[in-house]
Amino acid sequence: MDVFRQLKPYFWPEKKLFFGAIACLAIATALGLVYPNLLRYLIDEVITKKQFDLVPRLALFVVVVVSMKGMFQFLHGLCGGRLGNRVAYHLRNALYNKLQYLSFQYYDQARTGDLMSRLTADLEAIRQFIGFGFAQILNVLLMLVFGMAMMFSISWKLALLTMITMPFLAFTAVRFEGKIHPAFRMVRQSLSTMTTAVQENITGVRTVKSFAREPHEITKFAERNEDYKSMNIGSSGIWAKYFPIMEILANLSVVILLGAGGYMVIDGSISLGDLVACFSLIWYIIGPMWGLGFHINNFTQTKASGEKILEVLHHYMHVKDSDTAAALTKVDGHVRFDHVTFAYPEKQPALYDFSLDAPPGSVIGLLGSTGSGKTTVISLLMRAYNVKEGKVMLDGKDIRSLQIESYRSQISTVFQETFLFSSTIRNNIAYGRKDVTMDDIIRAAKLAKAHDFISELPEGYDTLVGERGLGLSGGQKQRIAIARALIKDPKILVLDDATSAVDMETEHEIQAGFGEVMAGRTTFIIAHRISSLKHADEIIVLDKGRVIQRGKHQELLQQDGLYRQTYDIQYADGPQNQTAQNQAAVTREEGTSADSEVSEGNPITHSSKPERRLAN
Ligand SMILES: Nc1ncnc2c1ncn2[C@@H]1O[C@H](COP(=O)(O)OP(=O)(O)OP(=O)(O)O)[C@@H](O)[C@H]1O
Repeated sequence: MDVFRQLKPYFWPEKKLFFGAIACLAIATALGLVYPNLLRYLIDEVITKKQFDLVPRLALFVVVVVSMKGMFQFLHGLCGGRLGNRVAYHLRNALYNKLQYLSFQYYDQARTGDLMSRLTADLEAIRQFIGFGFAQILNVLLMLVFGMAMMFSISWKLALLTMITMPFLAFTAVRFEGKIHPAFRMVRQSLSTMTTAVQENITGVRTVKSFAREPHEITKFAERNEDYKSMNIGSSGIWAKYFPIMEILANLSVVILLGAGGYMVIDGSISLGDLVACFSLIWYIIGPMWGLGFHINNFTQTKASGEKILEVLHHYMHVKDSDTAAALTKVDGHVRFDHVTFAYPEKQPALYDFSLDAPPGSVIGLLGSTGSGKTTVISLLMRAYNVKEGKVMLDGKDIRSLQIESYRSQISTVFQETFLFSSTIRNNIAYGRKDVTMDDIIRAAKLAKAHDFISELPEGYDTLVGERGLGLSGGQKQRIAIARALIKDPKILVLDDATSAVDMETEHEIQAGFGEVMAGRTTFIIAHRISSLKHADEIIVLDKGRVIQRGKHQELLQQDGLYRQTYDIQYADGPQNQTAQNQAAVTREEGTSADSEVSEGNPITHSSKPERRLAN
C-alpha cells in the first residue's frame, strides 16, 4: 500500500472522481441485486397468486431499475475514465519532466526500452487500476458480501450447500492466474525480443547487407518467431486446461443449488420464487470468484508498475542547482580547470590532475587516442558530472555555484554523433534559441557550409529529417548540427570531433567560418586531424587521462612525442613532414631519448574511428 500512498499526490487531487467512480459502481451493483428480488416477487406474489394486474407496474419498475443501473454504470465509466486519464496525465508529465533533469550519470546506465515501457505500459497499468481496477476490487467484495447475505437470508441451508464448491473455484481461479500470468509475461518478453530483432534489423540494414548476413538474420528471426509461437501455444494450453475446470466447478454449484433447492421447494421449506432468486444470485457470487485471481494479479501488477514509476520520480539527481546557485549575468568566457581528477562511477579515473587556463576568446585543442579522456574534459566543462577533486571555473566562479540552465545556455556543443530531431531542417537549426528569424537560420547555415546543400533539397529548409537524419549524409548532418550550435551565439563553443564526417576541404571552410563567428568566444576543439587543431592557442595531448604534452602547434612539432608522431602519419607525403622527420632523425642520432610516456600512446590517424564513420 506504500506505493499507493506515494502515488497519492497524483490521484488525491481527483478524489471526487475517485469516490464518485466507486460510489457509482456500488450503486449499480446494488441495483443489480434488485433483480433476484423482483423475480422472487414476480413468481411468489404475482404468478402464484395470479395477481396479473401487478405485471405492468412490475415491468415498469424493472425498466426503472435497469435504466438506473445503466446510468450508474455509465457514470462509473465516465468518472473512472476521467480519473484514470487525469492521473496518467499528471504522472506522465511528472515522469517526462523528471527525465529532462535526470543527470548524465543516470542515462549512462538507463536502457531506452525500459524507460519507454515505464512511460507507456506501466503508466497504462496505473491508469486502468486507479480508474477501474480499484473500484472493481471493492465491488467484488460488495457483490460477495451482499450476494451471500441475501442467499443466507433466503435459506442458510441452501446457501451453505451451494457454497461447497466455492473454495475449490476460488483456489482454481487463483492457481490459473498464477500460471497464466508468468506465461503471458513470457509471451510479452518473447514478443519484445522478436520486435527488437526486427527493429535492429531494419536500422542496421546496411551493416547486415554489407556483411551479407541475410541468412544469419533470417535464422535468428526464425528462432525468435518459433519461441514466440511456442510461448503462445503454451499459454493457450493453460487456458484450455483451466477453463473447463472452472466452468465445471461453477456449474456444479448451480446443479447443487437446483437439486437441493428443488427438494426444498417440494418439501415447502422455500418458495419457488426463493429458488429462482437464489439461482440468479449465484452468478453474483460465481462471477467475482472466477475473477479473483485476475483482481489479485491486477493489484500486484499495478503495485510493481507503481514502484517502477516512483523509482524514476524519486531518483537522485546527481547534478542539480544548489540552494544558493546564482544565475549568470555578464559572461566573459574565461574557463579554468584547476587540478581536476575525475572518475566515472566504479571506474579508474578517466582524468588525472588536469589543469587548463582558457582566457576569453582562446582556442583550446584536445588530442589523444581513443579513451584518453578528451570527451570527459568536455563533459566536465558542461557540468554533465560534478567534479569531486579540483574545480572547473568560469570567470573565476566554480561552476557548481552557478545555475545549471544559465550556465549551459552559454555553451554550444557539436557532438561526435550527430542527433537530429524528427522535424524540419529549419527547426533543427533553430533548436537552441527561442526567438529566431529565418535570416538567423540562413546565416548560421551559411557559416556551417550547410546552406548550399539545404537549398538544393526540394523542400529546402522545410525538409523533414528523420530521428537519425536519414536521407542525409554524415557530413550533411554534421553541418546542420554545427549550424545549430552557431545560431546560439555562445560564449563557449565545443566541437567534439565535430568535423570528422566532412571532407578536409569542407572542414577547412567551416573552420574559416568559425574564425569569423567565434571571435571573442572560447572554443574547445577535439579532433583527430592535426589540421583542425594547428591554429589553437594551446593544444593539450592526453594519454590515459594524463596530459602528456601541451603547447602550440609549432612547439609540439619540435618535441618528439605523440603529437609529432600523429603529424608524421597524417602528413606522410607533405614537405613539412620531411623537415619534421629530418629533425627527428637528428634528435635520435644525437641520442636524445624520446619521452617514454609518449611512446606508449598510439599515434592518432584519420581513421582511428572507422566505426563511427560507418555508423553515420
Ligand atoms: N559515461 C561513461 N561511463 C563510464 N566510463 C566512461 C564514460 N565515458 C567515458 N568513460 C571512460 O572514460 C575513459 C575516457 O573516455 P573519453 O570518452 O573521455 O575518451 P575520449 O578521449 O573522448 O575517447 P574517444 O576519442 O574514443 O571519444 C575511457 O576509459 C572510457 O571508457
